[in-house]
Amino acid sequence: MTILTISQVTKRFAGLTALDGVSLAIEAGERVALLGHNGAGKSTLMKTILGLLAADGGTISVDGHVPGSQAAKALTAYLPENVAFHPALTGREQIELYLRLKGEPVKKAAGLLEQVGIADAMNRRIGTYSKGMRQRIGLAQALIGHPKLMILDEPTSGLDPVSRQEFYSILDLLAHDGTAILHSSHALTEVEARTDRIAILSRGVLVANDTLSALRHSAGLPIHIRLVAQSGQADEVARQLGGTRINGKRVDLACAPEAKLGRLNDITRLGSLVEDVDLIPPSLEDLYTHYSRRTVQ
Ligand SMILES: Nc1ncnc2c1ncn2[C@@H]1O[C@H](COP(=O)(O)OP(=O)(O)OP(=O)(O)O)[C@@H](O)[C@H]1O
Repeated sequence: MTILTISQVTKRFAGLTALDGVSLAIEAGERVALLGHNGAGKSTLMKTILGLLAADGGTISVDGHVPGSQAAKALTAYLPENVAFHPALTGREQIELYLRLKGEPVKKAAGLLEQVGIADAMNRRIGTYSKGMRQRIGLAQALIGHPKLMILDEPTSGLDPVSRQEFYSILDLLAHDGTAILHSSHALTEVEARTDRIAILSRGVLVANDTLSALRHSAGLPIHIRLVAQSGQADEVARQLGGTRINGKRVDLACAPEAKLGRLNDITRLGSLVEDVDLIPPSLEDLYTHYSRRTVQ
């Protein structure tokens, strides 16, 4: 079931086209990462989905509702990049406040704080929290009312690696329960493993929107092959395969995706001259660079 449908959305700011005919749909339970350089239009797209900005063209539907409508707001949760809370309130008081605002029972606060791993500190003032702890309060706030759509603007920036993993685990559970998730990020490596689909904005244009493997396939970027040669044989291996000797043992090759099996065959024919082989597909960073360059502007 499609939760979010964005069709041909355009947004202009005084002569600057921040979004240029962007179309994107997200299904229930799908985790989509929104990538793009600074100023690519990620926050603008998110604010338009939330109804905080009005689009100049195109349409957006949040489970059949117009962005900013009461119905759309009730279905949508948002975690902005910089969450500001009242420093004098405890974590528990802050979440109780949000629960009251959303018309939910305040007794849910402890469970939510437990869910985001901050139960131990819930009776401490937010002013004493670290950035990661504040971010968890932000996530607890976003979890109120089982949203069908969750929008997160760079949710893991400033979090340590363990907190990031925990953060993504909570998102995984949400997605498992059917929430559609759109989150922006500059942290390509972590996004690679924790999302179902990658959308790349470049100067307001959506230049890619697919699974990582489909993006790899259509980009056709070279695969790197890293060989470990038998002692003293690196030059011979490099000569026979036309690769580059990196040091006394290592030889590197690159090949087009469709030539991969043929190259593996060539390597196997060298028998014991080769001790080990690793295939390295293009990383999300390589793909990001490739697709970001394909801007039409
Ligand atoms: N209220 C505004 N008035 C004028 N220009 C704006 C406004 N909001 C955003 N812009 C411009 O629109 C473009 C897109 O900005 P946006 O904040 O959406 O980028 P972003 O992809 O979220 O960037 P970042 O990664 O730095 O957060 C930028 O050129 C920005 O300067």
